[in-house]
Amino acid sequence: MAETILRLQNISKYYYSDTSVTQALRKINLEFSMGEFVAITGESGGGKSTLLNVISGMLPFDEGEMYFRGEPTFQYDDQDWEEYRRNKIGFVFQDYSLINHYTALDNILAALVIQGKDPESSKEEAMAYLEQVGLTEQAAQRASQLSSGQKQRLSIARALAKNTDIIVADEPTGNLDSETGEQIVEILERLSHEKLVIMVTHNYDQAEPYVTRRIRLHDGEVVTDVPVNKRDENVDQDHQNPSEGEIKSNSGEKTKKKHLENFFALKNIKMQKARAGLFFTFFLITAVVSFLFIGELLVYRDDRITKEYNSDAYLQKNDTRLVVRHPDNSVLTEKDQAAIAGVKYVTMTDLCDYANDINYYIEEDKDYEKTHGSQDKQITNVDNDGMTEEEKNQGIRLLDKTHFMKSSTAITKSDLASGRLPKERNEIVLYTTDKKKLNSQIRCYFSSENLWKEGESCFQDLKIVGILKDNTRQVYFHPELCQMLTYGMDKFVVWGEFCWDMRYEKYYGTMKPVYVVVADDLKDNQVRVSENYIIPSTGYGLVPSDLKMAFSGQQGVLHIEKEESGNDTAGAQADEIDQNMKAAGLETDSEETSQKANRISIDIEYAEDFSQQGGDFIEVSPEIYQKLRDYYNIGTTQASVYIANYSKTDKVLRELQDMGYDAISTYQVSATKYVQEKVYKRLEVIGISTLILIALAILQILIIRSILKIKKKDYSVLRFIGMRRRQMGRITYLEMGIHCIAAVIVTAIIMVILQQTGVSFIRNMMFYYGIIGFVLFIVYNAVLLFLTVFFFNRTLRQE
Ligand SMILES: Nc1ncnc2c1ncn2[C@@H]1O[C@H](COP(=O)(O)OP(=O)(O)OP(=O)(O)O)[C@@H](O)[C@H]1O
Repeated sequence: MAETILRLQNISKYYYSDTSVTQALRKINLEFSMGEFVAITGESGGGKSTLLNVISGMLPFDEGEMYFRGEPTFQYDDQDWEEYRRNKIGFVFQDYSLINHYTALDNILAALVIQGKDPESSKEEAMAYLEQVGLTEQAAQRASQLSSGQKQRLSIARALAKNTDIIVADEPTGNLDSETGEQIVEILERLSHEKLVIMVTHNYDQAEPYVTRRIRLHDGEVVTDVPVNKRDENVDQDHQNPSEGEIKSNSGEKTKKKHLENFFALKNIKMQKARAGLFFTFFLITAVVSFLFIGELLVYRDDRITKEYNSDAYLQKNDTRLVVRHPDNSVLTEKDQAAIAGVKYVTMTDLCDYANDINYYIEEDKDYEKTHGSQDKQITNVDNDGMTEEEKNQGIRLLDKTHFMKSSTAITKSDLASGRLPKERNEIVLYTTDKKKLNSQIRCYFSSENLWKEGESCFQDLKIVGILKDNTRQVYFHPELCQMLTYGMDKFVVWGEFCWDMRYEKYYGTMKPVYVVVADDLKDNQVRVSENYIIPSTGYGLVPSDLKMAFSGQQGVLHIEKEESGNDTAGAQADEIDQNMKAAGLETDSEETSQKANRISIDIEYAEDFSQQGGDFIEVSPEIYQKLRDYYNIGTTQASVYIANYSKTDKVLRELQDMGYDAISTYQVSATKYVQEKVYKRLEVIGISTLILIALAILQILIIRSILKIKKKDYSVLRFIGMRRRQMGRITYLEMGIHCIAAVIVTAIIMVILQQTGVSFIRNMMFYYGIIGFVLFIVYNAVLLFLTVFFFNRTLRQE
């Protein structure tokens, strides 16, 4: 006598609805043994499916007890029932419940992997099950491409693969023609020799020749329970319950779990490319949009955007320019330049700092326009002898104010396409496609609102000695020229006592800096002043209206004052500049420590003609200029250092300070005042970016969760063949995780490529990213992934 494997004792099952209670099973008493092939029949609504579901652990019963191998099941919790369904029951359904996008072989492998087997080494076993149902040739075919009969055979092979003692089949022939249906019943019959097979059928006639027992239900009660075809039973006892020990020993092994998750996650991606593409696309959209808006937040985290730039101290509004010098203001050497250039993010070092606030205008009609007769202050009562009408009335109108001087210390020979770097004060290099321009002369105009009087300009005739490789409008000047134009700032203040005060019968200085420029045509002690030099009121009055005329041809004394002289002798403009310098943190001299003027005097002689330079400039002979240079032993003490991006300012400043330099950001010291409108704009951008990131999160959770719902059917199939909910959850995490990681990596690569290929706003944003930015980006996407899958898994659990 075969062992009783299942015993149902007084089992009742009720279905409750809001309005009624249906008793689907009424005190069922049944026993099942190995080696039986049981047909459950009865009219529709009799309770057949309910009974099958109770037996297979899919439905809880309300009364009575079910014994499995003599053990009562009343103490089973959810996990035990899950275990029971997974390890004890093989299912065959009318609708086959296959994973349609898997191949026949993969459907079987799925069942084996769920049992904890390694997919690679189980292929042979899977093929053996397919062989048992005659599907060897269809192994590589997708389940969706099989015929109905083949599908049902596959579903039986899968039930077999579960290696359970009991196989339940709910109308397995319901969708098949009679011939195919009979083949299926035949297969089940074959299997029942070593298992218990319970089959619900509406077509008892078809099953009759094969089954060993018939149970008929009516209105939830067993009305017939009769043996049909007597069998010489010799159940393979060795085979009994092989799965239990095997599966128990398998459970909990981490490597097997990994097999399982990898198998299903990768299979899903591989077998459903369109769906995988859809998931990836959504994750990619989220990754890209989140990258950009996290970047926007990072850029706007810096509140400099809300500040107004004050160009008093530094005219050039360049947020990447730092000013660097030694704390003792000693001369910067080439060694210093190399050390500074070696700091990370430093892109350019120009040893002539002040010149970087001087605009240069080099091309007529592009940068400046020569105007004639349009000067505001026409000086009529001057001696015009020797001057053409044009010279008298010539003026310069500046068109473009975006170019600032840089010295040739900022480049090397490798930056040149042809020619050489400037060696003399009056030599320059620039970019041009016109090769003929090499060695030609050009006139270059200079102006600087923060150094000289507004609207003031001077010019120099320069020789092009080199042509740059890069197509840029930047011109590089010899450092000597840069220094010459900024000596008033950097080293000395000059004023000529050429303002005659009749009361004291004495020449007075202008009480403001006068800038020296060299005029190569002047000789010995000659100087030349502008005819439109504006004489400031000395406070003594009685300035003769034709005073300017008085300079011509007269002897004078040029007073030179060393920088340390303090503020008391400098004019209003110099005072202002001093204050700006102080604000910039660069001024070491304070009023308390200021020393007495330290002057030299050089006898001068006024040249016959008038200078075309602006009024703040005095042209001197090369000899006078040399005397000044010798006296002041001029060298560069302050460098302009350019960095790759403003976001790296603090980093570079710290590094330079660690190296022993004084360093400030010209932008930080100039942009100090908050502008309300800009503050609002910043808040707006931060608010909008944050809202977009939140909306994106909600959208992604909703969209991906609803696409994931397509998977529900697959998941219910997997559940029938024994997969745990937790495993399904982990598979979803893994599958979506792969998409998410791929999307994050692809986005990062795209952004790096865009940065390299020069999309400027991406390049700018990438500087703000750094490690923190990328961590934020990854965390945002990871949290979204987690939430999406978490909510999806929760809906699965609730069903
Ligand atoms: N989920 C449910 N909620 C409420 N009542 C149900 C539910 N499922 C089944 N019933 C009721 O329980 C009784 C038994 O149903 P069951 O599906 O087990 O019958 P069946 O014999 O399998 O019928 P069929 O041959 O038509 O599939 C029927 O009266 C049915 O209406």
